[in-house]
Amino acid sequence: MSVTDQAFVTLATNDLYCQGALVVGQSLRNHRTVRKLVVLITPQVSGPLRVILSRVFDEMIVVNLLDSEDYAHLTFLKRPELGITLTKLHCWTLTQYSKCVFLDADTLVLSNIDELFDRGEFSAAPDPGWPDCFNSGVFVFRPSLETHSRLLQHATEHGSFDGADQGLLNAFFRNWATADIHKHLPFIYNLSSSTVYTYGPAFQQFGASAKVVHFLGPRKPWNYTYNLQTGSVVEQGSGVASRQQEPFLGLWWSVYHGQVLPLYAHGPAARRDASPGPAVCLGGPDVSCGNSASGTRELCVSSASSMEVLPRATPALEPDAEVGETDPSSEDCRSEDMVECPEIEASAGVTCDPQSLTPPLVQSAETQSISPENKIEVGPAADSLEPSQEPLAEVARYPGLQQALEVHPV
Ligand SMILES: O=c1ccn([C@@H]2O[C@H](COP(=O)(O)OP(=O)(O)O[C@H]3O[C@H](CO)[C@@H](O)[C@H](O)[C@H]3O)[C@@H](O)[C@H]2O)c(=O)[nH]1
Ligand SMILES: [Mn+2]
Repeated sequence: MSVTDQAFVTLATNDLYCQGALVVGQSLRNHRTVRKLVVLITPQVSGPLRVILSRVFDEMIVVNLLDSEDYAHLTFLKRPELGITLTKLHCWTLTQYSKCVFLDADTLVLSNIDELFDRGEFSAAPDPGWPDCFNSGVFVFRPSLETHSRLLQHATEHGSFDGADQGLLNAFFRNWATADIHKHLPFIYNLSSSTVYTYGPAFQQFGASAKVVHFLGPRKPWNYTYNLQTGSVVEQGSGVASRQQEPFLGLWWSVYHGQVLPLYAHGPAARRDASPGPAVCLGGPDVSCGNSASGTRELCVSSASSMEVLPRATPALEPDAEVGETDPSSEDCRSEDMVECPEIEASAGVTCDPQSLTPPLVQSAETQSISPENKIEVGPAADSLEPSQEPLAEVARYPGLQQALEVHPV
């Protein structure tokens, strides 16, 4: 029984964060949410990624801070560093929903969390760095244009003590820490993957009940390389991922590899006649190629699965160059087994060359401002997916979690 007036919401301002958003959406579907899935994107997100997002999310809404008619833009023109912050605040404009749960694009849902909709605004979990502040990677809110404009006004008048949304939201909802314990979400709804280091015994005691893991901080799951054979995750440039983080990274990658990458292999984003875009390749030595030196984005996956083999516009890099560098620790890793995220420029506001990425089919998905009319309905994406199920047994069982629990803190 679906609940149509409540939604999970995430945000991606560029193609790289879209990889995370896709995993967030897919992980919610894996655990049979009955709420709608919404992704906020900015104009920098390329056409092909919009097509892929539309296969997971019910609604994709383009928010554009650069629209001259956007009052946020007019107010904040001189505060460019708050751009991404403001983008997150736009979730309050989703007034077609009575209640929403925001999830950062660097989170991974480990079980059904629809019970979060029983909470009121503003509910969030403590930040591991300063527990009297909440972390703004997971929060329950009630869309309201009035709240939205009050938030923007607060930002204009007071700025943000950390220069980003978390500082602003903590200042705005400043009685969160004391007013109502029901608005303190348990930490298991926003488990920082790095917390494993800082309080190992607590993780050992409670880690198995984690419901949402959050890869907060500068290193995101898509910065790692995944070994298909061993299921291990390798940090680019510096060997294996920490043992404590690895199970969660492995879960992220199992969703990404098993369910998100196949979405690239079907439909318009991967049409044979499309202009060069993300291509999913299969097997052979052309692995770990996603290097964008040529200007062409390619997503090359070596896998035993039956993905469509697509022609590539430019030759892939020789595999040994990258694999050798990124995996100094495991000599027995064969390059064919390594998978990386597509190489996409990560900087906010600067993403892929739309000319090379956007196939004609999706060029009509033009950028728009934030008013409700600008919503792009992309349904029935969800309905066209396979019926929700637990497709990855290992995700359901948390295979690595046990291993993590056996690891003692350093
Ligand atoms: O270039 C970017 C950067 C961020 N985001 C979105 O904004 C979120 C927050 O950024 P993130 O890199 O996840 O920040 P964290 O490492 O999680 O850092 C903390 O600090 C941020 C700034 O206050 C908060 O937004 C986070 O919730 C908080 O966990 C992401 O998940 C995305 O949804 C983008 O779409 N593009
Ligand atoms: Mn985050």
